[in-house]
Amino acid sequence: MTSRGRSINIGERANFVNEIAECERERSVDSGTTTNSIMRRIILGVGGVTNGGKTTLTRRLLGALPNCCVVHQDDFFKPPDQIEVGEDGFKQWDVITSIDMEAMENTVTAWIENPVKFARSHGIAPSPSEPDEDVQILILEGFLLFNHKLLANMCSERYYLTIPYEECKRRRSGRNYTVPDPPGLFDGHVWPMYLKHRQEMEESGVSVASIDGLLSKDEIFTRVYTDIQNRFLNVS
Ligand SMILES: Nc1ncnc2c1ncn2[C@@H]1O[C@H](COP(=O)(O)OP(=O)(O)O)[C@@H](O)[C@H]1O
Ligand SMILES: NC(=O)c1ccc[n+]([C@@H]2O[C@H](COP(=O)(O)O)[C@@H](O)[C@H]2O)c1
Repeated sequence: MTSRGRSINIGERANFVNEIAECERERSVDSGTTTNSIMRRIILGVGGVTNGGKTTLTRRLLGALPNCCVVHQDDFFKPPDQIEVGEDGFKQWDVITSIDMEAMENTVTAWIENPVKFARSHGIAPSPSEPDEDVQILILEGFLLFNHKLLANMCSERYYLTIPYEECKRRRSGRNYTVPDPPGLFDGHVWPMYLKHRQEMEESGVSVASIDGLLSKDEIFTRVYTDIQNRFLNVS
């Protein structure tokens, strides 16, 4: 999954999408082509609490949006022997240092530089020709997405799923991760870290579109899909 792109200045990446879009717009104006020939790149973030429904929503969007790829933050967890053990005795999975964020950034950079090649190398066929054929969409999905300034800034919209403690604990107890949760992990580590990161995100000033994860899967999908359609796809 991880691919290391040609190196570009990390501090410039957040503006990179807009700059490319701008260059392509200018180029198409120069050559007198219509806006339909512009390849627009749109990055959308799906973040929020563990078991809030991020993967479920992302899968639905992936099947519905044109030319859509996804990068899952979970795919970049470091191996268990590199995860720090806290004073509480738990492996500290729910902190951003447990994830290889550099590798994730490089994967996103590879998509930005060439979405079509990225899609092809991940086995995704281009959508059939439609008015939106030159739109390329990347969904970033993860529980600590909006605590990472660079990735958060890259997103044109940040959807943030939340569910209350009881529902989260219930859903989590039925989940099988590659490393099973030891007894007490949810109350001792997972939930306190969620609250901490959520507070940090709010204090950082990053704006998110909050979504009630207790709504039905269909309702959540319809709301987000309609928002994306209206704001990013139905534009001339
Ligand atoms: N809107 C929803 N209502 C009820 N259950 C849901 C909803 N969305 C997801 N789930 C369930 O919650 C669990 C975790 O969902 P998932 O999408 O994997 O969450 P995340 O990726 O945020 O950890 C799964 O069993 C899934 O079927
Ligand atoms: N995918 C893995 O390798 C792995 C290992 C241990 C814990 N986890 C858990 O994954 C959670 C984040 O993923 P979700 O948002 O999909 O639940 C974290 O709360 C973390 O405790 C994942």
